[in-house]
Amino acid sequence: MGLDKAQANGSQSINYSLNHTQTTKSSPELATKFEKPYFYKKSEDMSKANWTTVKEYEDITYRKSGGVARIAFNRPNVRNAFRPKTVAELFEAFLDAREDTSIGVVLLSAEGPSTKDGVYSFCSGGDQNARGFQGYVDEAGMPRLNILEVQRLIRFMPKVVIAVVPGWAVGGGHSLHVVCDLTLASKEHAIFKQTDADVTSFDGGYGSAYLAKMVGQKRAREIFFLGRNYSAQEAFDMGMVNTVVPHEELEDTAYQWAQEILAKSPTSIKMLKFAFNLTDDGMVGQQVFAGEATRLAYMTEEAKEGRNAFLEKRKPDFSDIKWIP
Ligand SMILES: CC(C)(COP(=O)(O)OP(=O)(O)OC[C@H]1O[C@@H](n2cnc3c(N)ncnc32)[C@H](O)[C@@H]1OP(=O)(O)O)[C@@H](O)C(=O)NCCC(=O)NCCSC(=O)c1cc(O)c2ccccc2c1O
Repeated sequence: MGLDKAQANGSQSINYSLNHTQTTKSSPELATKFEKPYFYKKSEDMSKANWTTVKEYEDITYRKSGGVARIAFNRPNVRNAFRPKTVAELFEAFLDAREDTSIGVVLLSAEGPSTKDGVYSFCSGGDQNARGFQGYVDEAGMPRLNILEVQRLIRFMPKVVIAVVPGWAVGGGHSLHVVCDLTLASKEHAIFKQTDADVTSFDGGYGSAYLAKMVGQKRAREIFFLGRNYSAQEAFDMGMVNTVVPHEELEDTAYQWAQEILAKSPTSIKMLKFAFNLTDDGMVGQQVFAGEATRLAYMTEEAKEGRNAFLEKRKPDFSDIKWIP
């Protein structure tokens, strides 16, 4: 959306172009072709969600409202265990949320309770019925462990992902809440538990090593080695939950947290997320952070001059650019 249109309909727009006062040395043609700034339409202020279904899925629900995407597990009768179909649907929805420039926050939540026994769950990890000899077997018979790709999508997307935990968060479901940026938990029903060591599984990445950064080595080892149940309050006390919320208020609270985040500078939020990730993600963390720094550098006058000089087959002239200390 261009500025004129954004102003005309009253919405706020942010111009990411830097250094407007400097003049560019580029030809008018190049300026027209390349120098249109990218406008990010900020979400409208909405204190209550007004969800619109994005797409109907079998194993998840996917909705959007006011700059927030809500992706929710929808297999409550098996404690929201994920099978390969669930993971494929999650991946598609997260990808859509990542690409949608009107979305700044994603809620990973769950439908429920179970119609069998009324129990609430966030996710109980990999569906043990779908587990074959080499992984979780999809409809084509291929064994897969693709939930790790969903974890990476959550980790590296330039948006805040909030785990909204209404009940059991177990095994690979526990790992998912760990990899999310924030976790909100139901006071009455959330239970955190790691069963990996009961079912010969081991999430050796974010689910364990990153958890240890959060709760400390001794606690993380206890969680995995003993596989006990922890209440929302205990998880909060350990540092792996941001807030404990009365069950009835959980979804509204998550939406309000999302709206608070959406009122912040998108660039700051994105750079902060990648900065928090950087030290734990090694060279990939550096790559992701540096990629965004490169985007910011592309918005400067000197970047325009470098590009234009190449396209105009001349030497770049950086003489006007200050060596700012
Ligand atoms: C989650 C529970 C602790 C809940 O206990 P509760 O007593 O409340 O409920 P039930 O046990 O009676 O369950 C009700 C109903 O749901 C079915 N169910 C629950 N969980 C699963 C599941 N994960 N898979 C399939 N089905 C499930 C259960 O069978 C009941 O069905 P009925 O027909 O009898 O009504 C408890 O349910 C529990 O412990 N669940 C299993 C948790 C678990 O071990 N998950 C797998 C961990 S490993 C994992 O998730 C994982 C996946 C990956 O893809 C990885 C990839 C790469 C690395 C690591 C990975 C990884 O660790």
